[in-house]
Amino acid sequence: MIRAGIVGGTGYTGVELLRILALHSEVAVTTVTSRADAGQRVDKLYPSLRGLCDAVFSLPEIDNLAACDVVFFATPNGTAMQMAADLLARGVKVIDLSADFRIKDVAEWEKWYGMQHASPELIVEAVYGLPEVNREAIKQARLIACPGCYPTAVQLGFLPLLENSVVDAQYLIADVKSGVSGAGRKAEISSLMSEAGESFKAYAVAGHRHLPEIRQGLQLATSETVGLTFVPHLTPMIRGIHATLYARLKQDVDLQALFEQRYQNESFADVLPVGSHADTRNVRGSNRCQIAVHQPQGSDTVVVLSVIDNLVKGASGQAVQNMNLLFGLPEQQGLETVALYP
Ligand SMILES: NC(=O)C1=CN([C@@H]2O[C@H](COP(=O)(O)OP(=O)(O)OC[C@H]3O[C@@H](n4cnc5c(N)ncnc54)[C@H](OP(=O)(O)O)[C@@H]3O)[C@@H](O)[C@H]2O)C=CC1
Ligand SMILES: CC(=O)N[C@@H](CCC(=O)OP(=O)(O)O)C(=O)O
Repeated sequence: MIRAGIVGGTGYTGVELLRILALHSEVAVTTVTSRADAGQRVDKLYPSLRGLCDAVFSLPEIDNLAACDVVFFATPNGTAMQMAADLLARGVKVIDLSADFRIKDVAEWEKWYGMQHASPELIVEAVYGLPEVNREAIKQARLIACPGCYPTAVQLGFLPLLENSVVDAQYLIADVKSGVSGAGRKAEISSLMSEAGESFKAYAVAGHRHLPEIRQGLQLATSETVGLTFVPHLTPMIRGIHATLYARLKQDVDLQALFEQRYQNESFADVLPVGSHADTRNVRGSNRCQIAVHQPQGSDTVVVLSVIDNLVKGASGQAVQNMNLLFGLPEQQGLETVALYP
């Protein structure tokens, strides 16, 4: 059995990890941390886990985690970078759901995240955990940087176009909507029901911290310089990300065949039939990214619709997909759920 620890077990991605790992036959969750709830039984805070998890929250200290084979960080940005080096030195693999190790350019990371990086030497080694791109490197890694939720939906939607050089890479537009759980469980006025409910708004139009991450991933897929406009929006739903992506085609191409071919061997990237409209409720609770590709009225604009559950393929499901690869397990293990509908 793989002994897994979760730092930040009370947050949304932490409890989603607990939900997925509770039914994973090769994993025992041995340590779950919370500073606020240390000493409490996990299933007291989350009764959905009764009979499935007998852990008690402990403090996020290295000694409490050192006996694990793998530790997931489901913590705010700036936490994993303080603890990862000590865990790696003790032979523990680290899967970070935060942004601490995603961006290779340290100065760029520090600019967008507004803090000094505590372990820049580990950034070089960290593998960006998007299995549809980095599968082989993930298998050999000690430290995995799981992609952000927006970056997962946007990259999976744009990659087939850029890898095949069929669009002008300089003019990419990502118009993306997220459910409120994307902001985490912490108390925030903007996440209150009376603020986020019955309302719909764009935010961070001037620049969102996922922009450099998405740009970095897309740039690796093309020799052209990538130009990207990314506008996130908050929608009054709990889970889900819907990315509407626009690009200018450079040539005639069978877009449907291009996408189907790119993802034909992928369990978690599902290209929908011609004319489909991707819908977040068809991926709610599942690790799938569903993608639909359109060329409205035969114009030279390609429109890609890409949907994920931000807490599953956008975070904890993808983290478990990475863990499976890291430990030589079937990639789908523990992730073969069907979306909740409606
Ligand atoms: N929500 C989403 O859809 C996605 C989130 N992410 C990223 O995953 C990470 C977790 O997000 P989310 O679950 O939403 O966050 P939450 O705010 O819901 O939870 C954060 C968790 O971290 C713990 N924590 C906070 N500060 C520290 C600290 N300094 N040291 C140790 N533990 C700490 C908290 O517990 P306590 O304070 O009791 O210790 C809590 O359990 C973030 O980096 C987020 O950006 C990535 C993709 C999608
Ligand atoms: C709706 C909402 O507020 N979303 C969050 C995205 C959170 C997230 O996933 O952040 P990281 O991927 O960087 O860890 C935001 O825009 O800040």
